[in-house]
Amino acid sequence: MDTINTQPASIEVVALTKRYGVGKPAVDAINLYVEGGSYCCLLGPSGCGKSTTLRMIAGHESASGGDILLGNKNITDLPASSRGSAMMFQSFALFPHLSALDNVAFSLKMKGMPKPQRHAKAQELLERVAMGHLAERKPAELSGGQQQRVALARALITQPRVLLLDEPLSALDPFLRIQMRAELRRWQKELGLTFIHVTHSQEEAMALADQMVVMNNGVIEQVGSPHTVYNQPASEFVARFMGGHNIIETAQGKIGVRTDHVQVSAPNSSFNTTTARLPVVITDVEYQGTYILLGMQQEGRERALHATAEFSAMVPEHQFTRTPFGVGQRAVMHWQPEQAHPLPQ
Ligand SMILES: Nc1ncnc2c1ncn2[C@@H]1O[C@H](COP(=O)(O)OP(=O)(O)OP(=O)(O)O)[C@@H](O)[C@H]1O
Repeated sequence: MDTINTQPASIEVVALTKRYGVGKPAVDAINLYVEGGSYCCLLGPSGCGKSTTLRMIAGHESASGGDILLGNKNITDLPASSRGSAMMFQSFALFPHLSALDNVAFSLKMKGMPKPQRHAKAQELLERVAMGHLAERKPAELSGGQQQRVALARALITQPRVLLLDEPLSALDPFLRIQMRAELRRWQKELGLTFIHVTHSQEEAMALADQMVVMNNGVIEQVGSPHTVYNQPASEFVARFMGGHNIIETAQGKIGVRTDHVQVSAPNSSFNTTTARLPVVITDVEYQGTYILLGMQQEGRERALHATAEFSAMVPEHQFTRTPFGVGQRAVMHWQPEQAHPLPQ
C-alpha cells in the first residue's frame, strides 16, 4: 500500500539548544542520534527539557541554536508541515464532534484536498489500522484502544517518516495504559517507522524503547538500551531516577547495587572475605507478593521521622519465610563486588 510511506528516517540533533530567557537553557546543546526505524524514548523528570526537545524536532518550537537532521536533510528551519514528521498528542486529542473518518482526513481538508479524495485516503488508512468498519463513529463511541488507532491513522495521513509522541498514554488509567503501550510497540514494528516518544515513566520507557535517552536539567545524562541504562546507570541521578538501586557510599566513592542483588543476613553470619557488607537496621518490611521489600538504614545513623528507607532489598518470599526480619532488628546487607558499579556524580 502506498498511503503509508514506510521509509523510516533517522533523526540527528547536533548541539540543539533552547533558551526561553536568561539563565540556563531549557535544552542545553544536546547531541543525539536516533536510528531510522527504531523506537526511542525521551525520559526524565518534569522540567528536564524532554517536551521542548520533541517540540523543536516537530517544528512547534524554534531552536535557539544547533541543528536537526531528518535523514541527511537539515530541517531546523523548516515549517512543521514540511519536515516529514508528525505528532501524536496526549490522550490522542481527537475532535469530539467529527467522525473517525473526518478526524483522519482533517489535515488533508486543511490542505484543500477535495472531499472524495481525502475520504478515500482516510478510509484506506483506517482499514490499515483495522478501524475501517468504525469510520463513521465519533470518538466518544470508541474504546481507548480504538481512539488510539484513529489518532495513529490521523498522524500517518501526512506520510511522516518519523512519528513524535508527546506523553501519548499519560491520560489513560493504568490498566489501559499497559494495553495501549503494547499496541504502540506493535504498530511501530509493523509500520517500521521511527518513533520518538516522550514520557516521565521509567517503566513505560523500558517497556517500549530500543533506545532510552535520560534527560536532566536540559542535558542528556545517558543514552542506551533499557538493559544498559538499568544495569549500568551512568550517574547517581540515573540510578536514582530509574529506581531499583541502592546508592552506597564507599571509600572509593559512590556505587550502585540493584535492590534484587543485595542480600540480608543476621549479624553473626559468616561471610566470604570478598563479600562487601554493611551493618544495617531494618526500618520497613513490606509484603509484595512474590518478594518482601526490606527497608534498611545504616547502623548508627539517625533516621528522620517519615523519611524513606536509605537502602532496600528484595527478598524472595520463600527465603524471607526461612529467615524473617522485623522492624528494628540489626542485620548485615551484603553483595558481591561484581554486582556493584561506580556512580560518577
Ligand atoms: N514556553 C515556555 N516559556 C518559558 N519557559 C518554558 C516554556 N516551555 C518550557 N519552559 C521551561 O523549560 C524547561 C523545560 O520544559 P519542558 O516542558 O521541556 O520539560 P519537560 O521535561 O517536558 O517537563 P514536563 O514533563 O513537566 O512536561 C522548564 O523549566 C520549563 O519551565
